[in-house]
Amino acid sequence: MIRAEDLQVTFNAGTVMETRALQGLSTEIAAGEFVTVIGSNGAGKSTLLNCLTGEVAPSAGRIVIDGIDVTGWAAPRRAALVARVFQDPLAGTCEDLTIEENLALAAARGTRRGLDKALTAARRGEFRDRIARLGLNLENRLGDRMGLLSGGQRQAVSLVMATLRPTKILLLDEHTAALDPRMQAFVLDLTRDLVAAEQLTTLMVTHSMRQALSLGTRSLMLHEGKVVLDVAGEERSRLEVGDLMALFAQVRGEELDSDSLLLS
Ligand SMILES: Nc1ncnc2c1ncn2[C@@H]1O[C@H](COP(=O)(O)OP(=O)(O)OP(=O)(O)O)[C@@H](O)[C@H]1O
Repeated sequence: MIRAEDLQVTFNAGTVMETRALQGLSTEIAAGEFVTVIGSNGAGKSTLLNCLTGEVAPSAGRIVIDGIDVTGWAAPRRAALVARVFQDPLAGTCEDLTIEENLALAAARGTRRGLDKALTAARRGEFRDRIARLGLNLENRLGDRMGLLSGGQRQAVSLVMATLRPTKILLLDEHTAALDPRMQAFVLDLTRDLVAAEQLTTLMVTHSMRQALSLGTRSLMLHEGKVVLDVAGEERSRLEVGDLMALFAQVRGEELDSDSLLLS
């Protein structure tokens, strides 16, 4: 369970650059819930994820995970609870390390174990199994540098890395945005499977209205650092991409044009 209570984040406070990224954002997400998060540029989506990982400290408000107030916990302390996959396939992995070494680092996340201890023979077998399950023929390339993989292959490996250690929360920050449609579909299917198998509480930020409605069970729309729409169940299943686009435009005080529908 995640509870965000009245989160406030202001960057460059008191200067001409002051930005109020979160302005009293509150929401509660049940354990195992898969929530998609939409909102225009600058709405505060990544800042919310950064608050959950501990990379950004809110100036006010609280974050409670499974009943524990983690607001004051630094990012390394939260690493055992929260895993994240970024938009940029390069962001969450080390391209100069091999696939296997990247997996070993992920397996050691939130522990004090070094790379050598994390790369035992048993671990190697587990890594091979997990990577083989992707069906991308990468299990015989575990010694290849991560930098040699395509963007989609890297995102698939990043998802495996994120879920290698038991974690409670999975944060996906537009993790398919940089991929071609075929790889996008592959990584989304993999996401669905992993989230269901591990029963992860998941927040997926996306700019695609289609993805926002087709994945997960609930959608949040952020605007100016607050939740302005929160739909689930019947209400959400009745929504179509056009409805969501219209709501999106309405929140931003804009007219909905057919070009934006085509791009959704
Ligand atoms: N580290 C930072 N320093 C200064 N301003 C920041 C920082 N991070 C975010 N901001 C600003 O805070 C606001 C919210 O940013 P955020 O990245 O959370 O938006 P977003 O909804 O994820 O947008 P996008 O869809 O463009 O990624 C923006 O105006 C952004 O420029």
